[in-house]
Amino acid sequence: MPPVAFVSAAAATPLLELRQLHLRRGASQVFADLSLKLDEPRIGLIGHNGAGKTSLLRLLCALELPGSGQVLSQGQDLHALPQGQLRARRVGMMFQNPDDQIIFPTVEEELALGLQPQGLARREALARARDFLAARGLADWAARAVGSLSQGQRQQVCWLALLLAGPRTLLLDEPYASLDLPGRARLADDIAGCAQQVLVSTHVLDPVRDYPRVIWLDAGKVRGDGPGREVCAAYEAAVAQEVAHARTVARAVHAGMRVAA
Ligand SMILES: Nc1ncnc2c1ncn2[C@@H]1O[C@H](COP(=O)(O)OP(=O)(O)OP(=O)(O)O)[C@@H](O)[C@H]1O
Repeated sequence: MPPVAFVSAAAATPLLELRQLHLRRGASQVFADLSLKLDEPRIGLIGHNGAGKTSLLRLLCALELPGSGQVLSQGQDLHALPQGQLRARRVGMMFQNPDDQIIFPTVEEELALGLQPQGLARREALARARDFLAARGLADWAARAVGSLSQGQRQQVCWLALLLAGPRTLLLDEPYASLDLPGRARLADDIAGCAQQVLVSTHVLDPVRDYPRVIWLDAGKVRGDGPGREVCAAYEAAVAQEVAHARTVARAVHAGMRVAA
C-alpha cells in the first residue's frame, strides 16, 4: 500500500534527518535504507508493537548507533557532537519505562540532573528544580524518594525532568501509557504549550490526531506519512481489517475449515 499522503518538501536543513539508515537490533533488521526529514513542530509516530518506533527515537538521540547511514541534527552528524553539552541541548528522550530513565533517589535530584548541560552548579540546579516543581503545585514532591511514587507518577517525573532540561527536540516514547485521564490531559496541554519540537511515539491515537504530521511505521518501513487525521484514520482502518480477518480465520479454524491468508 502506498503511503497515505506525503508531507510536502521540508526545509533545506531540517531539525532532524535520517539518511539511508540501516539498523539491526539483535536478530532483527529493524531499518533498511530509511530516510526521513523531521522538521514539523509536532510529529506522531504510530504502528504495531515491534514496528520500530522506539528504535527510531533511540537513533534520534544517539542512544543507538546505526549500522550505516546518518542521523543529522541541523545538518550535523549527531554522533559526532560532544555528548555532555551540545547533543544534550539538541535532543532529549523520555523513555517508555521510567525505571530505565531515572537515576537519582529523589525527585529534585533527578530534575536537577537535566540542568547539568547548561553548566549550572549543583546547588543552583536543585533550587531551579524545586522552583519548577513549586510552580506546578508539586512542591511536596521535591524531596520525595522516587521509589515511593507510582508508575504514572514516575513517568510524570521523567516528563518534568525533560521539560526542565529543555532540549531543542523532545522525544517521548509512549508517554501516555501509564497516565490516568487527568494526567493525559495535563501532558497534552504541556506538549501543546511547548516551544520545542516534539516527537511522540504512541498507541493512544487521540493526542496525535491533530498533529500536522504523523508517521505510521510498519515493520521498519514508512507506511503512512502525512497529516495526523488522515494517517490515524488509515491506520485504524487497517487494524479493523486485520482484526476482522483474524476473527474469520479463528472461526474457520474452530469450524475445521481452511481460509486463504
Ligand atoms: N534490545 C533489543 N535487542 C534486540 N532486538 C530488539 C531490542 N529492542 C527491540 N528489538 C527489536 O527491534 C524491533 C523494533 O522494536 P521497537 O522496540 O523499536 O518497536 P516499537 O515499535 O517501539 O514497539 P512497541 O510498540 O512494542 O514499543 C523489534 O523487532 C524488536 O524485537
